[in-house]
Amino acid sequence: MNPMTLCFADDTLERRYRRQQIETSHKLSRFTIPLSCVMFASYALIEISLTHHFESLLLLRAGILASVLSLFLLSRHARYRHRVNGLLCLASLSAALGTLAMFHLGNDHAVDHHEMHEGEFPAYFVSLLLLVFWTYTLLGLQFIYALACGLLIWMGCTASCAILHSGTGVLVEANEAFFMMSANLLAGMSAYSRERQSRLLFLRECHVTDERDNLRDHATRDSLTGLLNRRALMEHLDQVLDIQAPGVIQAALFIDLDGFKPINDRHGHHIGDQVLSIIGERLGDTLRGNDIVGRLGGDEFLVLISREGDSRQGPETLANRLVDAISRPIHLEVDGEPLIIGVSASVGVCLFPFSGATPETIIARADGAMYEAKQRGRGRVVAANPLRLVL
Ligand SMILES: Nc1nc2c(ncn2[C@@H]2O[C@H](COP(=O)(O)OP(=O)(O)OP(=O)(O)O)[C@@H](O)[C@H]2O)c(=O)[nH]1
Repeated sequence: MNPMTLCFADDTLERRYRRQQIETSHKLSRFTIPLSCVMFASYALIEISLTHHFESLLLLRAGILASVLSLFLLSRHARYRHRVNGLLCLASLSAALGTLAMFHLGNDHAVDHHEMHEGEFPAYFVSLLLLVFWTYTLLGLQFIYALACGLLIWMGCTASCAILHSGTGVLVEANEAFFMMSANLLAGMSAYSRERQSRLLFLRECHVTDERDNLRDHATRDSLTGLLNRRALMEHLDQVLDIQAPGVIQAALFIDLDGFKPINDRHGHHIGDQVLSIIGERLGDTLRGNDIVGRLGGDEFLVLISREGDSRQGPETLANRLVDAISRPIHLEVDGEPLIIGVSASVGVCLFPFSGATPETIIARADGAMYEAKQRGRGRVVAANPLRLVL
C-alpha cells in the first residue's frame, strides 16, 4: 500500500477496492449531501436577519445548492455512478468557490457599512472550514481526492484573501491560512486513518475469500483436470433430483476410456496425466453452458445434462459426439519429439428421473450400460434399459 495515496501496488486489487469504495461513497453521500444542503439552506434564515444585503448572498447560496445537488444527482445516475469521486470533488470545489465569493462579499459589505472591524472572520469563513471537514469525512471520497480538494480550497482561500484583502495586513491572511491548513490537517488525518483501516480490512476480507475459494475448490475439484470431483458430482445429482422440473429430461453419461492402461504402461504416468487433462478439456468444449462434467476417478468421467421436452435421443446423440471428440488424435511433445496418442471411450447413458432414482442408482445404471458398451466392442454408446421415466 502506498503510504501517501494509500493505493495498492496490485492493479487488480486496487480496481476491486475502488469498486467497493464507490458503493460505500454512494451509500454515505445519499444521506450526508441532502442533510448538509438542508443545513446550508437554513442558514439563509439567520443571514436575512444579520445583514442588509442578503439578496446577493441568497443568490450565491442558491447557486451553490443548485450546483452541489445537480452534481450529486448526476453521481447517482447509472451512467455516471463509477465517476462518483470526480463528480463529488466538483461538488466540493463548486461549493468552496461559491462560499469563497460569499466570504468576500460578506466581508467587504460588513467593513463598508462598519458592521464589523477589518479582519474579523465573518460566518462564511467558518463555512469554508466546515466545507473542508465535509469534503474529507462526509462525501465518502477516496482520501487522495479529498486531499486534492482540501489543498485546492486552501490555496484558493489563501490566494484570494491575499489579493482581495491586501490592505488588512499579513497577520489576518496568515490567520486565515493557518485555520484553513489546520482544518485540512485534522480532517485529512481522520480521513487518512479511516481509509487505511478500510483498506486493511478489505485486504483481510480478500485473503479470507481467497482461502475459502481455495478450500472449496480443493473439496469440489479434481486436481488433475480441474473438473468437478466425484463428491461434487454426487451433490449435484442430489440437487437435480430435488428440484426436478416437470417436462425436463435428465441424463447421466458414464464415460470410461478404452485402452488407457497401455498408455500409462508404454509412455509413463505423466503422459497418461496429460491425456486425461486434454480429454477433460475436450469434454468441456463439447458441452453446453449448463451441462456438468466431472471426473469420477481414474479414467472415468461423468456428464450430467438436462434438456427440455421428451427428446430421449438427445443424450445419445451428445454421447456419440463426446466419443468422437475423445477419439481425435492427441498431439503431445516428449523431449522435443512429437507423440501422437489415440484413445477411445465407451459411454453408458442413463435417463432419469425414474422411480426410486438416487445418485447412486443413476450412476450404477449408467455404469452398467457403459460396461455393456465395452462388452459390445468399445468405442460406442449404450443406453441403460429404458425405464418408465417420471417426467
Ligand atoms: N496417468 C494416470 N493414470 C491413472 C490415474 N488414475 C488411474 N490411472 C490408471 O488408469 C488405468 C485405468 O484402468 P483401466 O480402466 O482398467 O484401463 P483401460 O486400459 O482403459 O481398460 P478398459 O477400461 O477395460 O479399456 C489404471 O492403469 C490406473 O493406474 C491418474 O490420475 N493418472
